[in-house]
Parts: sequence; C-alpha cells; structure tokens
Amino acid sequence: MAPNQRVLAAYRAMMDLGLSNIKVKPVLKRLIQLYDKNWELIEAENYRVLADAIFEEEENEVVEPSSRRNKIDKGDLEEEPLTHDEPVRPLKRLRLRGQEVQASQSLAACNPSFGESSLKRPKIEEDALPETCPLQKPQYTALSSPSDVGHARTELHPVLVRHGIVDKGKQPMSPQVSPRGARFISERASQAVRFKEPRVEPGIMLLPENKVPDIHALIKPKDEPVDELPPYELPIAVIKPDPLSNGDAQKKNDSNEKQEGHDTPEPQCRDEVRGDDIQDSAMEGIPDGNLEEFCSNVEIASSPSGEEGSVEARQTLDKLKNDTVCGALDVIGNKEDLGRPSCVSNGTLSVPCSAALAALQIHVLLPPLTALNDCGQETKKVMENDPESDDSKLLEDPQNADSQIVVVVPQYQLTPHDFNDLTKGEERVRIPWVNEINNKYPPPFHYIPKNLVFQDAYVNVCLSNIGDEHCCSTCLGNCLLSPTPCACAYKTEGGFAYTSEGLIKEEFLEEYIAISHSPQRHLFYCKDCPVERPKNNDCLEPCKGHLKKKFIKECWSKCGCSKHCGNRVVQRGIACNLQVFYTSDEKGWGLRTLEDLPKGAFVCEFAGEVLTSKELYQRNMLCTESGKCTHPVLLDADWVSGFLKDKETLCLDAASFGNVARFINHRCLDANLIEIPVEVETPSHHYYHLAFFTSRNVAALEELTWDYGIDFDDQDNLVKSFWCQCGSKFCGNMKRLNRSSRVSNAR
Ligand SMILES: C[S@@+](CC[C@H](N)C(=O)[O-])C[C@H]1O[C@@H](n2cnc3c(N)ncnc32)[C@H](O)[C@@H]1O
Repeated sequence: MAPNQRVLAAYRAMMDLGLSNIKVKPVLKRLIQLYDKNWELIEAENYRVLADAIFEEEENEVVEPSSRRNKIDKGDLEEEPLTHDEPVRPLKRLRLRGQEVQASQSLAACNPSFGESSLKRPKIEEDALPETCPLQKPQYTALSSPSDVGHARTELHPVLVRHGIVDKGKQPMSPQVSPRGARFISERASQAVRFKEPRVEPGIMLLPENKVPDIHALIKPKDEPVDELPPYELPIAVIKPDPLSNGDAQKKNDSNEKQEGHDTPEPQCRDEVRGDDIQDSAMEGIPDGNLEEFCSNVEIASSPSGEEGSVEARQTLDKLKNDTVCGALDVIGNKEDLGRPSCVSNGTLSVPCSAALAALQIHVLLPPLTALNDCGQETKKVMENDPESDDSKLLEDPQNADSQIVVVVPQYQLTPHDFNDLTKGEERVRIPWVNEINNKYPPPFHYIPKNLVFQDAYVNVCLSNIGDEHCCSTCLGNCLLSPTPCACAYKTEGGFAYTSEGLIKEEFLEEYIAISHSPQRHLFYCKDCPVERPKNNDCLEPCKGHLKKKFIKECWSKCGCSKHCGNRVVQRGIACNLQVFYTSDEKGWGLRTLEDLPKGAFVCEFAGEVLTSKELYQRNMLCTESGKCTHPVLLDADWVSGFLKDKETLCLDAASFGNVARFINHRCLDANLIEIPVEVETPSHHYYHLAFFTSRNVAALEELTWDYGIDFDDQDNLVKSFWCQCGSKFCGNMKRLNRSSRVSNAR
C-alpha cells in the first residue's frame, strides 16, 4: 500500500522538532485511534496535539516509565513506511544554576489523558523534574509570578525555541514554528537586510563593515550549533553613535542626562546588557499587533565597536558553560510571537541567535522580584537598595538563582520616539529622525498633523458661514481643468495658485518671495495691537507691524469637486519625504528633505495649538519662569482689517502639540521655504493654515529653512532670541557683529 501522505507529513513535522519517528509512531497511532482517524484534529495547529502528546508521553515515561505502555492496536500505521531515525535536532535546554534542569514539563503531568492536555495549562511539581532533560524538549516560560520560578507548582508554558526564535503563548502549544513565527523571522530578516543599505537609516548608525559586531558570538548560546544560526551577516545589532565612548558609559549617561530642557533617555550602550544595570518599566507597552514596528525600534545592546561586545559575549558564554545560571524565563505575560532571550549567566546574557531577537534589549533583573509585570520601577528600586545582590551571591543562593529573570526591554520604552516615524502614523508619509551628531533624542511633544484649538481661540468652521462666493458647489472633478474659473479661483487673487503638478505658480511664488525680502512695504500697523494688548502696560507699546499677505484659497468640503482636485494641496497633507535630523551647526534639530524638491512644492504646514494672542502671552510668561519656550507664529496676515477682539487674534504654538514644522530652523533672508497663508475651511482670515512651500529647487538632504522674520535686535520678540547660526551671508547676527543693521524685518 502506498504510504499515507498524512502520516508522512506528521513524521516530517515532528522531525522538524527533533522528534524521532520511533517516538512519533506509537503516539500517532494512539491519536489516530483516539480521534477515530480524524486527521484534521491531529493536523490542527501544526500537529500541536501530536507534539504535545509526544512530550506528554516522554514525561510520563520519566515519572512512570512503564505504566503508560499501552498496547498499540494495529491500524493505519502498520502500512506506513518508517524512515530511519534521523539525528535529533537539539532544541535549547533550560538550565538553572549549573545543573541542567529541565524546565520543560509535561503538559499532561496533571492530565494524562490524550487530547485534553494540549488545551489546558498544566501544573507541575518541581520534584517531578528529571535531572537532565532530553535535548528535544520544548522550553517553558513562566507566566506566573517570577518568584515562583524554580519553586513547586510553577505554571509553565512551552516556549518555542528554534533557530534562535523563542516563542510563547498563553496556552500550551506545540514547540512548532507557527506560520506566524515564520513570518516573524522573515520580517526580521528583511529588516536586517534593510540595515545593509548604505543610506542613512532613521535613528540608527550603520557600523562600517569591519566594525560589525560578531552577532553570532553575541547571541549564540554555547549549546546551539553555529549552523543553526540564520545567515544574517549584517548588523542586526544596532549601535547608537556614542561620541563619548571611552569605556565609561555611566559618565556619559550622567553628562547627557538632559537635553534641551527635557529629560531624555539615553541610547543604550553595551553596559546595559549587564545585570546590574536595571532599566525601568521593562515589562510594559509592547505594542499589540505591531511587532514589526516594535522590532524595528529596538536595539540590541553592544559596544560601539561591536568587536568589544563580541569578546565580552564570548567570555560570558564561557562563563555560562562553567557556572551557568540560565533560565529562559519569560516574564512578559501575554504578548505573543516576541523573541525571547534564552539564557542568563551572572548578570550578563546571551540571546537566542536570531535576527528577531537581535532587535531586543535584554536586561537581567536580580532577585528579589515581585509583581514583575507592572513593576519595572519597583524592581529597580529593589535592586538599587540591594547592594548584596551581586552575581556571586546569586550563585551561592539557589533560591536567588532560581528567581533570576530575563526581561526583554523594548527599545522604544527607553526612547519615547519612533525612529522610523516621528509622526506616529499621523501623516500620509513617515517622517523618520536621525541623529548622527550626538546621543540626543528629539524633544518630547505630541505630534498633530492639523491644528487643534487650545482653549479660547474661536475657529469658526461652520458650513453655513461658507457662502457661494467661498465655495464652488457646482464644480466636478478637478477645478484646475475647468474652462471657466470657479468661485475658489476668484477667491485667490489672480486665479488658481497651483499648477497641475501641485506646485505654486511661479508668479505667485515670486510675489511672496519679494514680500519676505522687502517686508517694509507690506507691513501694516494696528492702533491697538493684539500682541501688545495683553501686556497690560499703562502705555501700550506701539505695534511692531504685521506683514500683509495674499491668501491662497483652496477648494474644500462644501465644493463640488473631488478630494483630488488640483486646488487642494495643503489640505492633503505632507507628500514629500522628509527627515528630522540633528544639525551639525548648533541649531539643534532641523528638518531636511530626502528627495529633490522642485521650486514651489508644498512641504508642510505649521501645525500647533491655536491660541489667542492673549493666551500666547500668558503662556510665554509661564514659559519664562519655567525656562521652557514656545514655538509660536502669529496668524496675522490679515489683521489689517481693524480692531480685533482677543478671540480673533490667533496664533499657533507648536512646542507641546505640533507637527514636523516645529523642527524647521531659521535662515536669514535666503531660506529655501516660504510661508503662505492658505484658506481652507474658514473664509474668515483670522484663522488660516500657514503652509510652507519651497522658494527654489531644493536638493535631497538639504536642510529646509524658513526666515522666522524676527528682529534679532529686538528682545521683545515672540520667538525667544537665539544666536543665529544660519550661515547665510545675510545673517542678522553677522550684520550686528559688523555694527550694521539687518535687512529690515520688523515683525
Ligand atoms: C522652531 S525651533 C526649531 C527646531 C529646533 N532647532 C529644535 O531643536 O527643536 C526654533 C529654535 O531652534 C533654534 N534655531 C532655529 N534656527 C536657528 C538658527 N538659525 N541658529 C541657531 N539656532 C536656531 C533656536 O533655538 C530656536 O529657538
């Protein structure tokens, strides 16, 4: 009779787990019988039932070697050809303190009946553990209190460890690579490959090839053959730039603790893989269902040189061999498919060798530990207060050793930012950030793609306020293609401002550039300036002037045209590839383009909290006291219209809530961006969108700059004064040094 393909497939699946046919055959027979040849049940979840049953069988053999020898009826299997037993693929062992203690335990120790065990959480007795564990045992991970680890009746769950991937689930599962797990591997692999690209990746520094750490040495447990490792060649260990790296990371951390007035976490360095360097909040916040993003934002600790880290890892592994305190004890309760560290030795770790895990930072928390899932902070406290908890003590005390815990710390917990997308998905495009200069992270702020009203500002977005003259309700499709200009075209003096390519028309652009170059002729002065009014001085300071600008009117929701109408550019949001980067010329963070931009291209709008000028004033007062500053712009392009009530004098502050424009630095006069007021949803020009367009062709990687229009000689600027480093030949600071005045820019 021809071999039953299903049986063969089952053998193959078990073979993949290192389970020989001899072990599989009797169990499979029983299952076939038990399930009345219902193969679907056996094949479900990659033969989960079968694998579990085999492990169960093994456990029972250890506990009652002969009691479980059931008579095997002759059945399907008699006809199945048995291939010879192949060498068993060693899966990882879980070791506790020098002796190889099997932490993997039967799923059926409390539940010997076939079929049921795979669906239940087993309870096991520690003293039922055999002295040694068969190599092909699955690992288990403790999901209960870590203090239970190694003690009786610890709840254990199987962990998949294969090719360096450690997997786990809430429910017992067979140690089979799940399809999900496989996807995970390939995703990580592709990410690792992506690191190979010689372009600047967000938030990471590529190591020169000869500096690439030996990741195999770094992450390979001793008892895992090298040829089991995935063939990743390139830095799956991501190293942050560390200009101060002289071996004293602690000093470096201290000196860099604060930046730009914010407490910011430091990029993690080699020292952090040591057990005595405990991190906060280790267990929280692994993003659900967003593993790829999670993994792309974590890094494995290593030395800046890479080689150093490898050496240390090797030493650690040697030590591991001699006096192993090793436990693949997973403490991150209910997140699935995350790679897990496998072994810990004396406060230093080794990590399963996979690209997936290479993206994880791992820390060893020394005992005593309680309530690990929500006590990263508490744990740290315990450790800090426990100077005795060093490695040697741990080895002396088996209880302590048993309660040693590996904690996977996702990098993004340490850094509140996403390297790949500073916008947190709020924009149509990702906007990565990179720092090739120092260890700083971008300042914390809430990314908002559109303005949000803070409190008193009156932004009247009201359909009934939009009359026929302010919309083109009868238009269809693309208004730019219409033979007769629509109402919106009329609202922008001179017709539509955009070309069919979505650029600002040359003549418009030149007009705006001319205004910003010679603002004197376009300034107007109010009698009762809303900027001065909140100051409540006895004698009001005179208005410093506001630059009147022409508005672009975009079609909007009350119009009949489509969202893709050529007269809707700003409202569609950022479309070009931008990057926030740390500037090399002492301006802090800046924004640059990653692609060539033609003249007149929309880059982004300035989004922030909408405040009244009075609120801004109050905020500035508070900021002065606290040392923080606002990032404000006045929406004053149409204040010419006479006396304005407070609620009508609006401005934007992007310091706490803002978009990427908050990173655009100032450049005196010859900036490559120009700001243009754009009316979208409100015909009243008290509120509008301040949109940035390129004032010339801008090459990829050029910094994007904007002339803030501040008078550097005026200490009363809304924008806090700074020593301009723009480098422009028109720079106000340079002119002041020359005792000449800057080109007039009186705002
Ligand atoms: C809107 S923020 C721009 C982003 C800022 N560089 C950062 O790191 O967040 C404005 C601040 O950037 C700095 N800045 C902008 N342009 C500058 C320039 N040309 N020279 C020096 N500092 C500048 C000043 O500290 C200014 O207050």
